[in-house]
Amino acid sequence: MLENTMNEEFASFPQDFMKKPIVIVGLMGAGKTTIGRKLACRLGLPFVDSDQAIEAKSGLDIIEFFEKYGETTFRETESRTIHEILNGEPLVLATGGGAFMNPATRQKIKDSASSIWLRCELSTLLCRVRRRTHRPLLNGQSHRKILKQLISERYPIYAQADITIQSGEQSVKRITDIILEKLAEYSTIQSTLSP
Ligand SMILES: Nc1ncnc2c1ncn2[C@@H]1O[C@H](COP(=O)(O)OP(=O)(O)O)[C@@H](O)[C@H]1O
Ligand SMILES: O=C(O)C1=C[C@@H](OP(=O)(O)O)[C@@H](O)[C@H](O)C1
Ligand SMILES: [Mg+2]
Repeated sequence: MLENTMNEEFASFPQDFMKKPIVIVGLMGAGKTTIGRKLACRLGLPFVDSDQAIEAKSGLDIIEFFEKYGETTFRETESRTIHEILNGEPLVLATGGGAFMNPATRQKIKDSASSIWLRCELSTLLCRVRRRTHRPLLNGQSHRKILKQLISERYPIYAQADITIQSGEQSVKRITDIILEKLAEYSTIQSTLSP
């Protein structure tokens, strides 16, 4: 389940925020999987994507999983999988877009990890979800309509993450740099609050 990672500059001077998991939340197409993998690589930490973990465990891709078991079972499996992944070991976890909406999953993330919301405008999301991959919620309907609805339902909840990063047209490297700066800032504030 854990992907191999490569140590780059951060491994040589570990920071406080590397002592616990870093979890990325946000809507489909925000870049959670792409940025999460890059962030893990920069930090020399393992990377896990909850959708890929579910696929590996079930032997089904996400579309097949939804077709065979339905969304309710997917959500239960997603929550269980994330609880297993967040076992205290430092790593970077990219969640599926619906994971943080589950109250038990959200609580687990809040209690055991630093959470990052990759916030994206609708226009950017629309460009990024064009390819049919693992997103059955987008099947056969207007992507704009569905994403607009999900934005209104989910953004107030994603806002409960510890850190919000506005992710627009910047490169993956630039967004990763911004996350690293914000994480360092956040962990300094946390250590000042609870010495
Ligand atoms: N900063 C970025 N700039 C350009 N394309 C991006 C960026 N971040 C992600 N992408 C692309 O957007 C698509 C969706 O990214 P992905 O990481 O799968 O999002 P998520 O996991 O949030 O659904 C992918 O094709 C990815 O290559
Ligand atoms: O938003 C959602 O409910 C979902 C997002 C998908 O992951 P990404 O956010 O990585 O696209 C995947 O978990 C599944 O299709 C459901
Ligand atoms: Mg993803």
